[in-house]
Order: sequence, then C-alpha cells, then structure tokens
Amino acid sequence: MTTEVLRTENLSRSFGGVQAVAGVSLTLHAGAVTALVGPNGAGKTTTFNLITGNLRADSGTAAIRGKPIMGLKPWQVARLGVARSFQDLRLFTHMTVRENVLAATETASWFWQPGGSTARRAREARADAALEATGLSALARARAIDLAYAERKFLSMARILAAEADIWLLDEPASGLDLASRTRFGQLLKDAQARGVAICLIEHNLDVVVELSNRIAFLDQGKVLAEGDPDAILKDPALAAIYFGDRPQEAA
Ligand SMILES: Nc1ncnc2c1ncn2[C@@H]1O[C@H](COP(=O)(O)OP(=O)(O)OP(=O)(O)O)[C@@H](O)[C@H]1O
Repeated sequence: MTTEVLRTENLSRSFGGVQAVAGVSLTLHAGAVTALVGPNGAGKTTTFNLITGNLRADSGTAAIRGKPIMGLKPWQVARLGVARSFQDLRLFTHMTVRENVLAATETASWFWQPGGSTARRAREARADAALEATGLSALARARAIDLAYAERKFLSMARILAAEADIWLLDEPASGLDLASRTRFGQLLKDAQARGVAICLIEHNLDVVVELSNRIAFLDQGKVLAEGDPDAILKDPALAAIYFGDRPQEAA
C-alpha cells in the first residue's frame, strides 16, 4: 500500500492563447518516483509552477495530504514539505556552497525563523549532511559561481536534501550530467525513495526515466495522454511519435 501525498485535479493554466496546462490530474505517492515526460512545451514545468504557487492556476485543485494548496504562496507550499528544483538552478551564485545549502534549510517565511543557537546548529548539521551526501563537502567554502556544471547540479540537489521535504519536484536535475554523475544522482534519488520521499521528476533522458521511475505521466499540449508503468508507456508507438516530434497530422 502506498500513501498518496499530493494530488492535482484538472489543473489548468493558459498564457494568452497558449493553453500550457489543460486539465492535469496527477497523484504522487510516498516512496515512489513519477517521471513527467513529454515533448518541449508540453506543460511540465508549468505544472510544477502551479503546484508550488509560483503561478496561479486558472482552474483545478491541488492538495497535499488532503490539504488544499491552491492560492498558497511558494513559501507556504514549501512549509508543507515540498522542495523544488529549477532547470536554471537558481543558486545564489555569489554566496558560498554552504551558504546556499543553509538558505534552503529556511523553509519558514523570511521574517520568521525558529530562533536560538540550538535551532541554528540543527540547520547547520542538516546543511553539512546534505553537502556530504552530494559529495560537496570539500567545496563548502567555494562560491557557487565558481563551481563546474555538474557541481552546480549537485548543489541544487544538496539544497533539496537540506530542506528535509518529503515531496520533491525536480526539473531536469540530471540533464547534462556524465554517466558517473548520473549514477551518483540516481543513488541520491533511490536513497530518498527508500526514506519515503515522493518524487516527481521532469526528465528528457529516457534511460534515466527507465532506471529511476516507478511511473510515468506522459504530457502533451498540456494534457496527460497516458499514465502508468514506464515500460508500457515508452513502448507505445503513438507516444514515441509525439515525443520524437513525428506527430500525426490532424485531419484538415
Ligand atoms: N510565463 C509564460 N508566459 C507565456 N507562455 C509560457 C510561460 N510559461 C510557459 N509558457 C508556454 O507554455 C507552454 C508550456 O511550457 P512549459 O515550460 O510548461 O513546457 P515544458 O513541458 O516544461 O517544456 P520543456 O521540456 O521545453 O521545458 C509552452 O508553450 C510555453 O511557451
């Protein structure tokens, strides 16, 4: 039995004439990895933005453990246990690696933090453990801007780890990583999954999807066209045609 932790129903959002997300219903379960797969512009990142409160939905609902989250601010969603990474990483480039991770331990709003040195030490311990787990301890005092590409990707993951969230929304976290780094990244995900974290992964590399996900939701033009077992979805010739840009022409 898996525990459902996040559910969206009929989430929709358009930008001018573009229907970016058109009725997306998704569920995430504790200890499971759901890959959001689909061609460019399918609505994957917008779906994340609607869940996290970075964008307002035109319609539809989303709930975390049954608590409605529509209309909440991103920091309020974060406090309900959602950690999110961005394609462009959004690191504090002129801060150190450790400062970047420490900032991610501040899931409360910016004007309120549990005070005291005990709380501070606990946050530092979380940050240091996240640096250790992502192999970045030796770079703790380097500035983020001076990191190599893969190190920045792992710093983004360290921030996710340090947030101690139990729902992770990861936007192309493995893109551009070499095989060794991808293996290391995969282990981070497997460890989190074993701890019961619910993970939703936007990923274009289908090898990564097959290796890491339990379930795929295939999006196209803002709609979930298929959802289920990764093998079955990836073997579907109609979905493959859409994914690889060989879309059947609509009747005139
Ligand atoms: N802020 C915005 N303003 C206008 N249009 C937007 C905005 N954000 C997204 N879109 C449009 O919405 C559609 C869905 O975009 P989205 O980024 O969600 O797709 P995606 O599946 O994440 O794509 P990719 O795989 O390329 O990252 C696209 O047509 C995109 O151009």
